[in-house]
Amino acid sequence: MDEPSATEPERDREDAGESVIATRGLTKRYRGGQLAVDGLDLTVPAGSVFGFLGPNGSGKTTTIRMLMGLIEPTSGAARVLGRPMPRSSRAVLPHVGALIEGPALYGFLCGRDNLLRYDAADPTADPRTRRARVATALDRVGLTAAAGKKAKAYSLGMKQRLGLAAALLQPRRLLVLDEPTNGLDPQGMREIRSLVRELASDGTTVFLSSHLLDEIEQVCTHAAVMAQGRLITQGSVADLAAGVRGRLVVTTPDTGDAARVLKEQGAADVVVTDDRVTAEPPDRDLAEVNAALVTAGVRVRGFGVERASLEDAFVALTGEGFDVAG
Ligand SMILES: Nc1ncnc2c1ncn2[C@@H]1O[C@H](COP(=O)(O)OP(=O)(O)OP(=O)(O)O)[C@@H](O)[C@H]1O
Repeated sequence: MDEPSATEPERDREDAGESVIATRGLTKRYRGGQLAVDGLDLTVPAGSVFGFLGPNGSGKTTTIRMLMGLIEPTSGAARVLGRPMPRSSRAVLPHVGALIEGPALYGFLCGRDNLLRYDAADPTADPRTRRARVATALDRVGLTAAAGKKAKAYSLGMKQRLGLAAALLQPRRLLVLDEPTNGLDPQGMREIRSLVRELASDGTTVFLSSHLLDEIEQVCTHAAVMAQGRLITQGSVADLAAGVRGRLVVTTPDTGDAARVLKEQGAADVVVTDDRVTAEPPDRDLAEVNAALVTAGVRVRGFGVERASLEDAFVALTGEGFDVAG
């Protein structure tokens, strides 16, 4: 039976800039007893590029599978595009493009034929406009020139782009990408990231998981950080990093003296690398710290506080390094 269409109030709530994804107490315990996701309250604003960050095994894929209605939560609730999942899967999923655990492709077919097949499997897709739709999607991901090549001859990056093209055959309000750059070389990563930015600039909300902090900083407007199935923090990337003090950085040829003076001035965690001395800034006027360096004869070439990174925020929140080992 068909799902009833979205009621107007629900649509209005989402269109008025409320969340595209919202979960409350979302929890998944697998049959073996593993608590993979534990009481997750996630809010993804409309129009954001939302990074879902966490080390391997922190529960990202399990969350995405619940959001897409692929598995049932043990408890709690998830709403996608303002509607409950998995109950409203049939109404919601046509508006969502997803790339989860690598695209399913036929290696013996060329890129174009893979997309034609994919489009033909969509009962809502008009067969008369199929070729044009496929050509547009190939163009969008930069695969027009390689469209006639067998998919098994594609690089991993090209396969990911073909998967994205499949997700883009229809206009989407939300794109969900699970580790879209996993296994790619730096060039492939750059291509996928710039594609994500481009898609987001059209107003599509993008939800992407990653275990790479710098990737999230480069492409995302918002982020949530997971560890061991629990949400540690979420918010705009700028706010997450702003909540943490940056490091004091002194550039000088006299690193030994500079390190000593900084310690005397109350700076903690003093680290020397090449011609840079970095430290946690002391609780005093930094002009005094600079003056003390100069008085001690340290030739200061640069002095300032570097903006905190998401990694600093993660370490400050968890007291641990961001361990990406699986
Ligand atoms: N089908 C399953 N049955 C039992 N346990 C599972 C199942 N799938 C995942 N898990 C466990 O749940 C936890 C979270 O896994 P999940 O795959 O969601 O994490 P992840 O953050 O996506 O990590 P990765 O990036 O490695 O996929 C892990 O401890 C994992 O071993």
